[in-house]
Amino acid sequence: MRTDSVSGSNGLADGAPVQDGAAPGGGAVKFGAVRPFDAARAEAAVRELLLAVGEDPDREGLRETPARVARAYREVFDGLFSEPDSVLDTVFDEGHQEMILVRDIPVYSTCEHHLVPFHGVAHVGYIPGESGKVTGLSKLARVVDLYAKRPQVQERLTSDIADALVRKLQPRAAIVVIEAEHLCMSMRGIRKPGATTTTSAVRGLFKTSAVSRGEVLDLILRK
Ligand SMILES: Nc1nc2c(ncn2[C@@H]2O[C@H](COP(=O)(O)OP(=O)(O)OP(=O)(O)O)[C@@H](O)[C@H]2O)c(=O)[nH]1
Ligand SMILES: [Zn+2]
Repeated sequence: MRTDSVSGSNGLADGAPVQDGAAPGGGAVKFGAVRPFDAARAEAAVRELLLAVGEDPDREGLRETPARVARAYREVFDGLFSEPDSVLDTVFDEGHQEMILVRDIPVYSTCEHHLVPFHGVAHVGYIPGESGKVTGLSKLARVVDLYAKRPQVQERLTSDIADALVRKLQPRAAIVVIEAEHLCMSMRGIRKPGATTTTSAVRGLFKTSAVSRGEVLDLILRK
């Protein structure tokens, strides 16, 4: 894994801070879950699924499987039960006015259409707002992790992370790029292993200034 932290110059003089609470659709930010995790229900569902696919859930190898799968689902959907934005509460008044970029953050998430993984890397960058408020580098990876732990599409994951940066840091600019392989396209269906999907979400100056966007994309896509 390569996780570079890059500071660079930028044409930020004309960049207005991004507004707080700029989540698409507006409204208060909520956790993803609409009810608490129900382990017994998950176990029963997995047992039922095994029956449905023609397996014997009582055979030795499968006996513990419903409980294991329930625990695994609780883990991979943990982001439904936590407030991802709160990890960005750790901020430092550095007075830093230039770009901060963390590249190649490993991402594992779950496609909401087929409930199979998609995985790859995320690149997260921002230019602090006028206050120069920055967050810890690891917090950028943490916010990616928490938003990843939900059933979703890659586009929404990308936007959710960018909007969290905007809400919590009020940056002059923010960008999230995710490159991922979807197992629903590799192991089944169209069966194109190795095909990758790239999504981006740009906010503030990275949206309005082609020069700034070009500069950060150059850093992100540089191999
Ligand atoms: N835009 C987008 N599409 C996704 C994502 N994950 C999976 N998909 C797509 O969701 C679509 C679901 O299509 P459907 O026709 O409803 O389901 P399906 O019959 O299983 O489709 P196939 O995967 O083509 O076999 C497929 O084209 C998937 O490739 C994602 O993160 N973003
Ligand atoms: Zn899928």
